[in-house]
Amino acid sequence: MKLMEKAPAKINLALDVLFKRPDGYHEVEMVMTTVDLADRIELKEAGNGRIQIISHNRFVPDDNRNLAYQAAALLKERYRINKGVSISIEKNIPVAAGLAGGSSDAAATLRGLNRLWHLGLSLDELADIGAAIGSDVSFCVYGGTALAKGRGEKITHLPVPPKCWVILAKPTIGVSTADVYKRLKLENAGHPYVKEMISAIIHNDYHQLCGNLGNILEQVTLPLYPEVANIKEQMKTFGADAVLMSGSGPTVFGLVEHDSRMQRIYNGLRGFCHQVYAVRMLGDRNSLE
Ligand SMILES: C[C@@](CO)(OP(=O)(O)O)[C@H](O)COP(=O)(O)OP(=O)(O)OC[C@H]1O[C@@H](n2ccc(N)nc2=O)[C@H](O)[C@@H]1O
Ligand SMILES: Nc1ncnc2c1ncn2[C@@H]1O[C@H](COP(=O)(O)OP(=O)(O)O)[C@@H](O)[C@H]1O
Repeated sequence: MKLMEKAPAKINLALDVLFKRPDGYHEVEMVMTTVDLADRIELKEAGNGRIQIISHNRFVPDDNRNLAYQAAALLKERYRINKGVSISIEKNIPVAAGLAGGSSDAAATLRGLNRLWHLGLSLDELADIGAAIGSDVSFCVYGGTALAKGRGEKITHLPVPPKCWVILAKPTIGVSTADVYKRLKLENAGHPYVKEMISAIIHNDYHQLCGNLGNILEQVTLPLYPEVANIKEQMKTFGADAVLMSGSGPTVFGLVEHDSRMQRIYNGLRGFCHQVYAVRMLGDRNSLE
């Protein structure tokens, strides 16, 4: 028996950090949404009781460092499953990019194994389990659009954002999330307008959404990696309505409404940047099927 799960990337439309917590994590307020750039996870029953990861991407670990492996191990242990599983990851999301590729693979593995092993768990239960793997995994279990609080695991669902194109451009560097949080200085930091972003989504107001894109982690990553600021500038020059770095970076995304402008920005950026994608926000939670 085998089955497939889609594991879409996320972008952060707004990302604020409120304070550093005693446990070392940061208390955040983020508006996140899934986009239609996705890994494909194939789960196949294996008789030997082991978890095997198959990935043909040299940046993706094929042992217990893989977040999909950790998801399977957690379910096996918690629900005393002695069956094995082979997890094939078709990697389409750039790695260490601020797009939550690994977290989404883990979330897809949780959803898929829930079906394969007939565990009967709800998405809320899977999201709870996912929080033990990583801060972004709970959001990725649901997909769609949400406000994420706590260290990222407290999810409030939001409506579908206004329809537009999202152009993603990833410079050839990889960024460590832990390093970016460690370097963040909250004194004198400019904070994004998370409430206004939520209001823009609720009122389906594209211009309000563009006016309120904001990510406090840009204050760390942009000075460290000038190529990120450079791509932001290029996107603006080519005509994006609004531009932001996703998560801890280095991927930059630009928003536009019209196909012709999307095409112009996409073609323009391809000259500077190897990994460029024009995608749609998936927006609603049922788009994972
Ligand atoms: C910045 C964000 C924005 O969505 O995404 P990415 O850039 O990784 O995609 C997330 O907050 C990243 O979530 P995730 O990548 O799951 O983080 P985790 O594995 O839980 O943590 C990695 C490290 O980041 C730091 N960390 C993470 C989340 C948080 N709220 N506070 C933190 O300080 C901790 O040092 C932790 O050891
Ligand atoms: N399934 C996976 N896909 C990608 N990276 C993974 C995976 N599992 C573990 N990793 C590790 O997690 C790190 C961060 O990867 P990723 O989730 O792609 O980025 P980000 O946290 O920036 O969104 C990678 O450098 C890689 O070593």
